[in-house]
Amino acid sequence: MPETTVSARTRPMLEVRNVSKAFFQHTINEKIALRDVTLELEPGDFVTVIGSNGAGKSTLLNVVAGRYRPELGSVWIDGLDVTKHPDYKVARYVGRVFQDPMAGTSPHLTIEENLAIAWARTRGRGLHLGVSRARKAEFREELKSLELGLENRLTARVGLLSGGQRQALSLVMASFTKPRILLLDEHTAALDPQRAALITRLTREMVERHALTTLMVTHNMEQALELGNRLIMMHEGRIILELAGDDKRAATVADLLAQFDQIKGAQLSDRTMLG
Ligand SMILES: Nc1ncnc2c1ncn2[C@@H]1O[C@H](COP(=O)(O)OP(=O)(O)OP(=O)(O)O)[C@@H](O)[C@H]1O
Repeated sequence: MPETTVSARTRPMLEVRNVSKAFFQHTINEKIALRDVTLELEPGDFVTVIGSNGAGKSTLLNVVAGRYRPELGSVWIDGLDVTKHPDYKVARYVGRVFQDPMAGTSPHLTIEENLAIAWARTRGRGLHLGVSRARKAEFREELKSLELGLENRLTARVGLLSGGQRQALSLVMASFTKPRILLLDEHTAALDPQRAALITRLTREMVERHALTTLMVTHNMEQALELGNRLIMMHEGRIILELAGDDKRAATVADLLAQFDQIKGAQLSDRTMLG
């Protein structure tokens, strides 16, 4: 390939190339979770992922995070082939927020200790709970942006926070270190509507503030349309629809349901599960 062609193209931040992943392979219980999935995220892309139950959405995130190794295909983060890296190594490049607000934080440690762990993780450093004055100021600044008053509670144990506050802290922990990829795994699904709206707003602000490349799984189609610049729909291990730019901006939930029906000739039960 000529030199100019290579340099003219920006390097994707995330490349999932022809990935297939099965569970209980070659047994009677074999489940194919991903079938030849290819997806590229340019730096700053924010892709929302929707799909029916068992479509492969969480598996896709787990493959990117290095938790599952695909049988076929490869995963590249910022030009680095991480397909065979264990998850603790991939964690250096990836921030992740889970559905369970209790999953991303340590309840017995303080807010600043939790933030210190997140900071050390992305730098491949050992665990140091000691926090320098400069770092403390950085933590305070980050927490201030949440407008939840957590910046005044740096030495409070995280177990004392509400579910919404803990999820907001998880979001800060996953974002402020500016990971190459931010993975959001139904991170508002376990919250009541008011707290879910707060975390949705904070997600948008945090992603913009740190210019993060983001992949977000959600069951909430309105949220999938509201956030991000691209949307993909999965079904039975495949990406069956992709929307971007004006098409995504103009789309409604009814459009998504109609497209799902049209593409898959789906049964009513599938259609219900998509919501
Ligand atoms: N650890 C696992 N062991 C066995 N099968 C699994 C495992 N994880 C996922 N699967 C199977 O792989 C398929 C895809 O699952 P996945 O959790 O990725 O779907 P999903 O789109 O995230 O679904 P949901 O919306 O219900 O969370 C399903 O058939 C599921 O049962």
